[in-house]
Amino acid sequence: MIEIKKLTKQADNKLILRGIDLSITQGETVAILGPNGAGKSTLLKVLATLIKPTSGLVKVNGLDLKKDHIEVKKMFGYLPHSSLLYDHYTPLENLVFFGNLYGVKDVENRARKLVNEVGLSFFINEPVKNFSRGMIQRIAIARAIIHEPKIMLLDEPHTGLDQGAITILNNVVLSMKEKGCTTLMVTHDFKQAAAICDRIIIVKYGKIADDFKINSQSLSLVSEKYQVLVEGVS
Ligand SMILES: Nc1ncnc2c1ncn2[C@@H]1O[C@H](COP(=O)(O)OP(=O)(O)OP(=O)(O)O)[C@@H](O)[C@H]1O
Repeated sequence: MIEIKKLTKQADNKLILRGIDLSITQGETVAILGPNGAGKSTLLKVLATLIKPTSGLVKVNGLDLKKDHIEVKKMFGYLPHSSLLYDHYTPLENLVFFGNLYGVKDVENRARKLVNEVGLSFFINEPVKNFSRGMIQRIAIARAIIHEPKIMLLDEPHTGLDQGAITILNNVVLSMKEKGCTTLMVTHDFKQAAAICDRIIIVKYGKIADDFKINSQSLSLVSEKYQVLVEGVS
């Protein structure tokens, strides 16, 4: 599904990604862990076609990210740190707006369904500017999947969410997985990574330091590996 070979990214004379080799199969839910500044968000931004790689190859469903970036972009649903929502628009207006950009059919119904799925039906006609950080994050998640992407790129999606919203987000990821969606999720939240992901990648100094499969019982394994690799504890 996603093939990354010898990927590098340089900015301001700084080598942020130093040769990433990674292969991800369809339907995998992959957590990307690593210390601050390791290059995790940069990796997601390259995949989301927001920034260009310096060198290397990225193929998505057989398409070349460089040559076919318009087609590739449609396959991704990207949730960045900022919500990308329009403050003065309601959830419904925001989702309809973004859905139309992607040519989503029956967009209003799809938008209403998603607002319901993220538990904000009661606020569907309130401007987003009145929302709390967690409420905005819920709508931002709905925005990222309005066009039913094949791959979700989520940058610290659990940040600022209360327990109920975490459950909603995890259910969204798991139900997208059931439909065959692949997810790459940058996170500092080991607990949520262990709860919903089936593979962990640890990025350190712009390289992959570890890559292993997990299940829902693996929280202690994830913490141990991270401590040894990133914090030097053994
Ligand atoms: N456009 C840029 N120009 C120069 N340096 C950059 C640029 N973008 C990112 N960097 C630097 O590259 C490094 C990696 O940044 P990135 O945001 O990918 O890290 P991260 O692993 O996501 O960190 P965090 O966990 O803190 O979010 C950081 O040192 C950052 O300052």
